[in-house]
Amino acid sequence: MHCYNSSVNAKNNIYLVGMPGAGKTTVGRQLARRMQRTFVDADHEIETRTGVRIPVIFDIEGEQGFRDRESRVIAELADESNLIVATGGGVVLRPQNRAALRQGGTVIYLHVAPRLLFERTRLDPNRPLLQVADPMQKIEELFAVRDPLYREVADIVITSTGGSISHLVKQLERELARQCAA
Ligand SMILES: Nc1ncnc2c1ncn2[C@@H]1O[C@H](COP(=O)(O)OP(=O)(O)OP(=O)(O)O)[C@@H](O)[C@H]1O
Ligand SMILES: O=C(O)C1=C[C@@H](O)[C@@H](O)[C@H](O)C1
Ligand SMILES: [Mg+2]
Repeated sequence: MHCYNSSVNAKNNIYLVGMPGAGKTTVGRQLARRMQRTFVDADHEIETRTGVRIPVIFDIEGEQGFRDRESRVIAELADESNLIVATGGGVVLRPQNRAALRQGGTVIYLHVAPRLLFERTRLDPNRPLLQVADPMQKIEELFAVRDPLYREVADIVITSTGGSISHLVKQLERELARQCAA
């Protein structure tokens, strides 16, 4: 683990990982504002580079094509520093991505229970993996595979049970400060 504000170690990004709807984008953006860091949303970066929305990438190139694009972005961001990066929900599936996150800085897992994830994502059409007949079952399946991987890669695990976003952001700041004091 790298202390996120270490001046000795250049690789001091902060990564947010977690399931779709965990709050990575929302929390990451607020955290970056408070810490005066540059915020990067990996999904958004992929869309900007490709020029189309993620569901279109899935339609044309399949999940594999999307994952290749995602791995390239994650590898490049790991060479930068001082970023706060909201990752895509499936970033931990590839070992090479997990290694890039560990090497690039401090990883925070936003842990949210499947039922709450379902409530947050059910009206949003921009998550192609959840466009299925039974999205709740799909979320539970994805959670079962991914929760151990998020935990494997994380330096900090924060469980969000429905408190406010700003409360969560302050909790994260405290946890990050504790890591650096240790
Ligand atoms: N702590 C929270 N409390 C209430 N609502 C939240 C919280 N965190 C996120 N949300 C809401 O849940 C929705 C999903 O959040 P967000 O888009 O930040 O998730 P994400 O982890 O970036 O998902 P994805 O992996 O699909 O990009 C948004 O509408 C957001 O406002
Ligand atoms: O959970 C996932 O596998 C995904 C989540 C999104 O953030 C996007 O990265 C994409 O829709 C895939
Ligand atoms: Mg997001």
